[in-house]
Amino acid sequence: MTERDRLGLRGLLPPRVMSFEQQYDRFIKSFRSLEHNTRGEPDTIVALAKWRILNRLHDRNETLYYRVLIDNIKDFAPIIYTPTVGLVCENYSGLFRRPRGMYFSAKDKGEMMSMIYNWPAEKVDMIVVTDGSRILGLGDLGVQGIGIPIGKLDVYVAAAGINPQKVLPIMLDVGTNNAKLLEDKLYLGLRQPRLEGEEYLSVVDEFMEAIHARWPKAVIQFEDFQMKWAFETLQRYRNRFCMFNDDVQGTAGVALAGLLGAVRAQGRPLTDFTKQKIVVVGAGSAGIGVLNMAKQAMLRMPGINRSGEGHNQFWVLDKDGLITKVRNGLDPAVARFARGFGPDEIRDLHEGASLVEVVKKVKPHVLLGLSGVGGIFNEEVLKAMKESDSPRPAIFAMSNPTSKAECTPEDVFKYVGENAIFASGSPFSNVTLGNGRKGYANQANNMYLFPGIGLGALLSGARHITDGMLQSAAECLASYITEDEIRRGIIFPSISSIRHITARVGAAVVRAAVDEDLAEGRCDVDARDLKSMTESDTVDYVARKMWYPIYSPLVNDK
Ligand SMILES: NC(=O)c1ccc[n+]([C@@H]2O[C@H](COP(=O)([O-])OP(=O)(O)OC[C@H]3O[C@@H](n4cnc5c(N)ncnc54)[C@H](O)[C@@H]3O)[C@@H](O)[C@H]2O)c1
Ligand SMILES: O=C(O)C[C@H](O)C(=O)O
Ligand SMILES: [Mg+2]
Repeated sequence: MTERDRLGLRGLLPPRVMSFEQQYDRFIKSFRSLEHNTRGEPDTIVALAKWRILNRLHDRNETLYYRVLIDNIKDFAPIIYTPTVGLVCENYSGLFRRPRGMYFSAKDKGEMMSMIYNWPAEKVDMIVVTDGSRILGLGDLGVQGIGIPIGKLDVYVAAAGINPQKVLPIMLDVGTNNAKLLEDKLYLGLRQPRLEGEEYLSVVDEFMEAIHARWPKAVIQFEDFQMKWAFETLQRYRNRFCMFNDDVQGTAGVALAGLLGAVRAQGRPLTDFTKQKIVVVGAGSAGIGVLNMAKQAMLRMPGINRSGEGHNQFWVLDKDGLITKVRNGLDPAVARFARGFGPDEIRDLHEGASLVEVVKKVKPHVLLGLSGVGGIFNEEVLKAMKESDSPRPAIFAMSNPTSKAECTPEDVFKYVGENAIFASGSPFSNVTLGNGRKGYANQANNMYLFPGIGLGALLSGARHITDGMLQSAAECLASYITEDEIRRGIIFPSISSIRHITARVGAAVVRAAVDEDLAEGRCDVDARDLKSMTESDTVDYVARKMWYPIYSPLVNDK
């Protein structure tokens, strides 16, 4: 009542004061009744109805929204994140009721340095920005891609405990090449083709300078940029700003953790990673990011010469099949992984060989999809994986959303065998196998790393994010799983532990920054304090820094 009086609210609210717990229960009850009432309706209708009820809560009560999200992350992540976020982006212009985040368009050129001050919050710690050019596996969605930064930042709040008042989702609208959107009367973005070349880069440059001018310490995550701009912007900015590209770098760390898990599942020592035969389907920003990080990890292992000369354990396919050295016009980033025809190569594979041919001849230990093509690991491909040289063949169907997953866990356990290891980018349910055993549907999604990378970078006060920091994050995730879990086919932890995982990953990133002499510290914890912390002190420190949603008194009771 004191609060109501001081805030001039007496009479403007019904007399009964509901506690946080009562409000929480009321929301969960209405969510469950929505689930009940929509039973039998088409999946997309149900998914959007669930997204709407959560989004409305987000709009009216941030504290309650994030508590509900944290406590029920396994149930709600698929709504605010993949797969439903994909559907929301596809329908964004129709679903739009109020804006969230900031929109910088090509029309704002020359204005960004001043418009950045239109953002009402004084302080911003985490920014996720997209240009909407490659939203999940759904292609160019223009301004509608803003749903992705919003969803990623929701995960930051839930998993990394970033204060929601200090996050900023950003859309860089440089036009769209999606003809359907350009004709859509409701489309909310610029109705022009995408800027290209220098024109494009000058918009992103101006945007980065504006962010840096107002919040020099903020961490900027690039998300869902098409491949050419993902790589170009990463090279351009990574030494100048505290930024990373989640699709290239976050995904790579998660995939590496999964690949190491697959080695352990075979009962082999980690050093045997260098002998794994890995087929990667998709040579885009994510696929090439994974290949680079996996190659680096192999080169650090004993027995491999530093240059990696003569050591190529990867077979990479894109939309034109197996990539070999005879392919013309290859991007240099991809060319590194093209197969040659030397004595160490499998000779009877040819340029453009099909996936099934490659799998049959290579008999890989791992088949990893980042192609954005749903169902491409079909029955024939999976049956060929049964002949893998691994006693526990691993299939990673990492494309998002669910409709773009390369295969389902049901098909994997049916066609490859019950010993297979399965992981997907979007969540699937576990599969019941014979004798009451379970086939685990692991989720291999960069959400296991990006919150810790961002939080760790922020708390370290490093001015940029190095390969060493990213590598520590990946190693931390890889070591999170126990031998017993691995034996049962569990290679990624449950998302219910995401806050715990993030505290550890964040601490690993801080420690790596300290080791590289890059940690400058932050607020009341300076470089020397960070240096003096042990590993477990660092985990405690990171965990203590996490924001947790509770109502704080607006007026102090006398
Ligand atoms: N699980 C995760 O954490 C995670 C992270 C990042 C990206 N992804 C997913 O990965 C997918 C790809 O993302 P990206 O950024 O690399 O996209 P991209 O557009 O840069 O690359 C896609 C690649 O797939 C290839 N491809 C297309 N059709 C193919 C076919 N029929 N056979 C073989 N290859 C084919 C393309 O040639 C290209 O090399 C998306 O669906 C995205 O959602 C998942
Ligand atoms: O957004 C996700 O779920 C993962 C990844 O960043 C993607 O682009 O698919
Ligand atoms: Mg992404």
